[in-house]
Amino acid sequence: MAYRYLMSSSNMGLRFMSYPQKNLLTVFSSLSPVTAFASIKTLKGAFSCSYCVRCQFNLDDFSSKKRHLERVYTTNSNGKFSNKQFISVDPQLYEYILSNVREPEILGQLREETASMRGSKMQGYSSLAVALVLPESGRLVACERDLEYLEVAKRYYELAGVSHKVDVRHGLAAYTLKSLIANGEASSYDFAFIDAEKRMNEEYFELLLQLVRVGGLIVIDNVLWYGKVADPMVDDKKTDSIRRLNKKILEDDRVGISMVPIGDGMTICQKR
Ligand SMILES: C[S@@+](CC[C@H](N)C(=O)[O-])C[C@H]1O[C@@H](n2cnc3c(N)ncnc32)[C@H](O)[C@@H]1O
Repeated sequence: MAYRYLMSSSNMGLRFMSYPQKNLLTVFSSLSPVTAFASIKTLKGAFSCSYCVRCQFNLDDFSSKKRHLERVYTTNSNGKFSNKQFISVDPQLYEYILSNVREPEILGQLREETASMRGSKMQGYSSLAVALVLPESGRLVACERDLEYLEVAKRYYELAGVSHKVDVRHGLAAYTLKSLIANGEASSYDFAFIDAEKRMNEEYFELLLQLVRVGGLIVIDNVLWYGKVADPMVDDKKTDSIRRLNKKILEDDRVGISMVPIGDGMTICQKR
């Protein structure tokens, strides 16, 4: 059985192909826990945590700190909320995680090299993780618009000996996905991962629904968007577009869904 992956953004996107050939379409990555914690280096102050940086609270301000701590360490003031807690990943916990996961050496190398790069939380990590576990007959389509990131990703595909499995597409992911459809590849992918321009997610989702076979998966990253989706004070365009897509998918009978509250939130959709 052959697997074919398609990735948008060298980072991580999977392209699926139908039987007997299977593809993964990667439309941007970040599946790995390591990616989710990659910005820790940039944290500041006693109340530092990835949550603070992401929700952009002013940590010098007392009420912001209080609000931050309430979010990070949770509360059970609300009966419905019970005793659920968020885990704040500090450097100590991050090191612990690293020493307790089976991270292939090449992925660790990539993570360390890219930690200091511009936008280091976008490491090209997930596409490599997928390519590494793809069978020889599998194919991954990786979509990426940024040449600098793409060059790093390509170098690592070579180093890892997986470049023959990866079909790299430089350009806007929506354009690539449309060209795949035009090329007669609808319903031929097994898995797709979306982690690129958030405001385009709805369009990616619709295009990927065409490309993925029945039973195939579409995974969407950042569906909780640092918690902003639930904050009525936040009404920027990105957050609104993520809220809209979450709602649309909730009501969409074409897919079975599971919203998984790990990292920044991920929704797994299975095409019916
Ligand atoms: C959040 S990062 C992905 C990180 C990746 N999952 C990883 O594990 O390293 C988003 C990536 O999508 C790329 N991107 C953003 N908008 C895009 C678009 N419209 N088309 C293609 N790639 C895009 C960015 O250049 C960036 O490399």
